[in-house]
Amino acid sequence: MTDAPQGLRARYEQLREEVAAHNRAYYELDAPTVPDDEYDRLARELRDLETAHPEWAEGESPAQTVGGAPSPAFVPVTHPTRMTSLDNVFSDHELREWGEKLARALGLPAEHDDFAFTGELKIDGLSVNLYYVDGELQWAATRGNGAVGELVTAQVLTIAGLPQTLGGLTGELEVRGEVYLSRADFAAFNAQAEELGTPTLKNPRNGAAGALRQKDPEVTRTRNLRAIFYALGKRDGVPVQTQGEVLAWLAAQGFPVSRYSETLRGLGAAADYHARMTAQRADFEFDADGTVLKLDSLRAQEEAGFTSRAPRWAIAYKFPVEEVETTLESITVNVGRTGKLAPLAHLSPRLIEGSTVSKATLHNEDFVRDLDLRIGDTVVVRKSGGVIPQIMRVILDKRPEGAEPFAFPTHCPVCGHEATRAEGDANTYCPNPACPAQRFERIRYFVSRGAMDVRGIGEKLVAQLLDQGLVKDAADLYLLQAETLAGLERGGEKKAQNILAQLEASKSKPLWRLINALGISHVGERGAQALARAFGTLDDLLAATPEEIEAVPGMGGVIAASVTAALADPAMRELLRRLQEAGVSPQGEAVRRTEQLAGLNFVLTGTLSRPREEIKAQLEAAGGRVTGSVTKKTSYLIAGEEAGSKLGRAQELGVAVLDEAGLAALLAERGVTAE
Ligand SMILES: NC(=O)c1ccc[n+]([C@@H]2O[C@H](COP(=O)([O-])OP(=O)(O)OC[C@H]3O[C@@H](n4cnc5c(N)ncnc54)[C@H](O)[C@@H]3O)[C@@H](O)[C@H]2O)c1
Ligand SMILES: [Zn+2]
Repeated sequence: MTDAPQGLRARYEQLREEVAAHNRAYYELDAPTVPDDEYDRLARELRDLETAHPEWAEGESPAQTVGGAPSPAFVPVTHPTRMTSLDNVFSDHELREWGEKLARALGLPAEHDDFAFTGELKIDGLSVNLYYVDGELQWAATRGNGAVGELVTAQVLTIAGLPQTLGGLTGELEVRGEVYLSRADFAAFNAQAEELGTPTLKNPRNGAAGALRQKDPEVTRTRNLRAIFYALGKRDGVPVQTQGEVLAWLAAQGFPVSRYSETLRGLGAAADYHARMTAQRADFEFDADGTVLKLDSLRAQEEAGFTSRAPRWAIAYKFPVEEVETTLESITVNVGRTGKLAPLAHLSPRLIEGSTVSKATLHNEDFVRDLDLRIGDTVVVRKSGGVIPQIMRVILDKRPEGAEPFAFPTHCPVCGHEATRAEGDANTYCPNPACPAQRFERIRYFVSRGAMDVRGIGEKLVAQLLDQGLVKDAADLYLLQAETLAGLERGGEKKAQNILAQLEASKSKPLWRLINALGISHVGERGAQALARAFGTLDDLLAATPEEIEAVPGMGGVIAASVTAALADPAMRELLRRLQEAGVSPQGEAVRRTEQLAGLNFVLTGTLSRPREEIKAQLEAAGGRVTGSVTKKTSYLIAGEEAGSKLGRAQELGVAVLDEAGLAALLAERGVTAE
């Protein structure tokens, strides 16, 4: 059966929206809502429709982009050559089809199968670009959206053993690789986090991204990041003709490279390599989500070229998603920050993709009912990158006799208050604002790293304080006395003083931290930062109209509505009043104005639309430095019409060049407003 063209068009529009939403959730919010393989299927369907109907694709399609928007929290850097993504295949059959396309792209008969490939592992981390001029490292940046990445030089330099100087090289060089967290370091981090009651990492890739994108490189250092390098961008004067030689050259320069790479002849050998790696995948020291097969000859690579998002000469062959059978031992129901009743499955532990799985979220009442889960059931569980393990189905043949359907609680399992479920809402809530479980989660979130970041107040202490009636919300924390804290079990004078000092320091943290700490649904670090930048002070945020909130970049309908509702809630207002009374007085963005461009060196050249002095004054008022000549230290050359020698010099040194629109975008991103 084929769809009527009309239906196909509707499907296309729907896919576009879905894929865009998944991209945002994955790249910008770090909170994917579907497993990767499902995302890959949707993205592929969208791309296929676009190939068949190029006339439908208006503007930038989410199927054609690379990654997400670079975070405004970092200095943007333009990559001298674009960083791309990879297209995927999932079977030997698809690999063959890709090989045929490749042959055609090179003007060869489709059945040509005499290519040499390199087989590599597709390490599940995040890619970085290291930029060298005359053999000296200039900067390191994340991929970002492929064109512009985030400057993370200091963070990358915490990776042990990266060469900063390469002898005997002149000109430009870009070295590319994957930054990752080893499985062992990932497990160690989570074990410690559980102990301290601090947030755990979802998977190693998430952990690597979080560590590399720490503002404070000393925090990055504690995470023990590693890297494996596999590509060059610009490569002035590097004597290489094949990908195999690239890898050998990188190794000779002292860059860590993978020990799993091989040179392969023909697609059969490539498929065999993939099969061998699949069998070994549990033994790798890092997570890998597939193999990457690359045409070996660099000349042939150039000839094959790129699509808008990926090379035609390389393909990622994904490992199959692992599914295992295990037993459902019990179901518990937890109560979250918002009062949501969250059912959790406890499973007989099984190893999936290198980590032990013993729990799976069950989302809500309907999810449990639709699966018809019963204690003792044998269930199929899968885990795929970035998503918490999921129960896919029950094996009914193996159901123990007399197993009863799970009765979803009608009352809050913690406070006993009657639970509510609104019409059309899949979730059940405990509506009792005094519910100890909610209080616990709210306070824990308030002091957590991405919020007010009060070290020393872990899960155990929060539980103790609540149990003993010493606090009931975050504002009460600020009223705690040293004697009270010292008198607690595992207390002590020194610990108490340390906690009080941390609390004191948190009073004047940046506004976005307080906004995030309030735990408003859908508002994470980034949303909080956007709100802080837009309104400057807490009072201005509280006075904002729903329209003003919706107009903040990145807010959108659902998030804005959630912010408006949360801030209008009398209990929230009361909490904020008490926080202010306790001396919490966040640093507004306006106060931080002079830091917005701190550390950035600008040079102005050419004919600009405003007097140079005026632009200079604006940059300096926001903490930037403006100098007269372009050096390696220059962050940006702002080039107007008829820019001359400075532009040439900047290009020579690989200094980022912005036109006036680029400058305006940078200033907007950093919240620098015109006087
Ligand atoms: N679940 C979701 O909602 C969701 C949403 C968006 C993206 N995703 C997932 O994110 C991924 C897409 O992201 P992507 O654009 O980073 O593509 P990708 O991860 O599939 O492939 C490109 C990346 O692979 C990496 N890589 C690792 N080893 C490599 C090697 N040896 N050679 C070359 N590159 C290597 C590089 O970082 C490169 O940027 C997919 O796995 C997709 O499923 C999931
Ligand atoms: Zn309750």
